[in-house]
Amino acid sequence: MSQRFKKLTGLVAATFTPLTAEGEINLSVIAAYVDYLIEKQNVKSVFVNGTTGEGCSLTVDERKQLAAAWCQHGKGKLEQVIVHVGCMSIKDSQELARHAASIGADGISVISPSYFKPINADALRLFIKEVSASAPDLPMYYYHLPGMTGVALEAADVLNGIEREIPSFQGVKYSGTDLRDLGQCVCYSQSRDWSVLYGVDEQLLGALVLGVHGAVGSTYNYLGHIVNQMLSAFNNGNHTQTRALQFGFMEVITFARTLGFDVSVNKQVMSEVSGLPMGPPRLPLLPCPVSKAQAIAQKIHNFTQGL
Ligand SMILES: CC(=O)N[C@H](C=O)[C@@H](O)[C@H](O)[C@H](O)CO
Ligand SMILES: CC(=O)C(=O)O
Repeated sequence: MSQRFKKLTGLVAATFTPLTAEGEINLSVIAAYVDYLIEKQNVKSVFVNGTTGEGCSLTVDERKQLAAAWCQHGKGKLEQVIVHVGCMSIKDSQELARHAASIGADGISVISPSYFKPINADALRLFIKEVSASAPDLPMYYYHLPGMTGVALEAADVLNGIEREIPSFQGVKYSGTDLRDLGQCVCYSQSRDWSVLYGVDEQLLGALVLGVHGAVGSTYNYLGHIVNQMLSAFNNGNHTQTRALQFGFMEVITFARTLGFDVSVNKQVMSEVSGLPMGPPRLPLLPCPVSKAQAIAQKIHNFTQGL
């Protein structure tokens, strides 16, 4: 049992990256963003520079500046700042891992490289190990997102025996839909006291039943307060209320998907709902028409007001 690290639980917002109209990172928004998550969403941990944050479209230097801003403004307010350090080049990932340690981040996470893909779980474990070695005192979470990376390895295979190679390994952010593989990850993590965090927001309930310890997702930026209610209902054994909240949430996402819900649309929805200026996405993502985001924001409003 590892007591060395603070366990990562509850809702974790996968943050958007605010950009100016000219497409430069806009650090001036981060302080208000921290307060918004805490005060309006009751969300106390963040996952920075991941998919939602367009991490792979940012330069290493931009990623460092964003991670530092989140740590600086989150200090004494946020429970945990997890920095995603996944890159195509292991050297860049190692540099970001070292940087995360130097700024006082609470943990790091890596996604599998996806251009040259690891041929098996051993290769991916080796990659994660070499990144972890650059920040051995930070908890490392494997970020499993086969839908984006095209790396079809089972997460449970990646986890198997990883503690023998990576002493700082602490769990997985599971953003796939395979509940059997997810269940195997939860089962394996139990005796090791790791955290399994689920990353497909619209089906979180299925993962909760399997025993995940929390969730990382984009929608917790603006629907965290509702999903926190769902977690409470779940923990109180109120299945009827838990399902009603999950169904309502699913309806919002289903509607958003009919309009083409991607990171670009999602980012504009965040601007509409929170009032914080997230700005445009970065190419190759295209800006989302405001009317589309407003329609989704209206749907969210109807859902939350109807509760
Ligand atoms: C691929 C992707 O970005 N997944 C996000 C995090 O893992 C989720 O939070 C989704 O945005 C969310 O579940 C909506 O589909
Ligand atoms: C959603 C998520 O977890 C990410 O953006 O990385």
